[in-house]
Amino acid sequence: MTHASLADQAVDDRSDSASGYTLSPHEVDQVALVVERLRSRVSEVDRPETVTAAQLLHGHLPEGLLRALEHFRRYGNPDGGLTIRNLPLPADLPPTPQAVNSVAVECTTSAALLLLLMSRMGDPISYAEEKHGALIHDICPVPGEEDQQQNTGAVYFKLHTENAFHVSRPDFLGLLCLRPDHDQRAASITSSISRAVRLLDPVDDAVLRQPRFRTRLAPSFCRGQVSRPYLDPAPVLAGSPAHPLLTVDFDDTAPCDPQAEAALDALHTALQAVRREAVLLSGDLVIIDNSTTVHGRSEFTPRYDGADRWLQRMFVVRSLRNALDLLDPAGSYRCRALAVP
Ligand SMILES: O=C(O)CCC(=O)C(=O)O
Ligand SMILES: [Fe+2]
Repeated sequence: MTHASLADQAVDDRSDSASGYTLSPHEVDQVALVVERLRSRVSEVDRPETVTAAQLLHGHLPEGLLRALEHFRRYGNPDGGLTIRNLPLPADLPPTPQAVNSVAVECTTSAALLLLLMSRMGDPISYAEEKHGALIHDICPVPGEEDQQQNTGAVYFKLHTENAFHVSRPDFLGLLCLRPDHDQRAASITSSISRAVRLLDPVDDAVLRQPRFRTRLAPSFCRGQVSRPYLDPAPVLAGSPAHPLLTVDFDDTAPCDPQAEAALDALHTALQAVRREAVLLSGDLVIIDNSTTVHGRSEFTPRYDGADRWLQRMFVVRSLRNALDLLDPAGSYRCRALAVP
């Protein structure tokens, strides 16, 4: 390739900042073939060999899809999310699970899709406290947990950075919809600091960049414990003015003083003003840029009849190198339980 065509390619890539990609019928067939190749090589999800097999095979995904994933991985986009539509799922899915810690054990079609597409975005990572350290989590309503600010709940789920309290929080999370809720009312909400930052005044922006906010551990990391510890104060905004980064949880981040409280309120107002909502349908995967974008979910009404809303979720980091000290056992993808203060 000449220098000129390399430059053209780069310009073309940069202009492709769309936040959605819908697979054509031909691409659906191509994806289904790669899924079958992966499933013929592996059986269980939670094995290092499975992660490696997915990493060796994702290059066979359709070129247009790879370009969309690659562009989003490198540059992000103003929405902070990329939605892939039309992913091929089997018609005969089992009933929606109802258990708190339900996870994908076998490498089903949906698990294979997440492994293939998400491992293109980075290195898979999991956390010992979250669903027993499994790589792929079932996100479904759990009887009795309706009012919880957790993925098992059904009330409005407040905007949050995933695992905001964790030093090796995911860089991207993928939410694949297997089944929408009965009323197709449960909207996935995303809001990116790239859009919200313009609505902040400079004083609030400066305060948000100072260590005046404490975040506590998520409930899923403290199941069975009486209280949830807060970490040391930290900023919620970082990065350059043109490319800001955000780490906040509007249920679990507390301001340390009145000025910090006002700035956090202003941030919340700005994020609500630019929020995007979409009801995911079966075969939709939304990939969220967890370093710029918070997410949440609108309320919905579960029926616990086996046909409730069902998503599967997977986390990746840009590079596992930064998490090597935390992994247990060394060489895998699972972070040890945090030493709770
Ligand atoms: O239910 C949803 O759409 C999102 C839940 C959530 O925040 C998560 O699974 O991380
Ligand atoms: Fe979340």
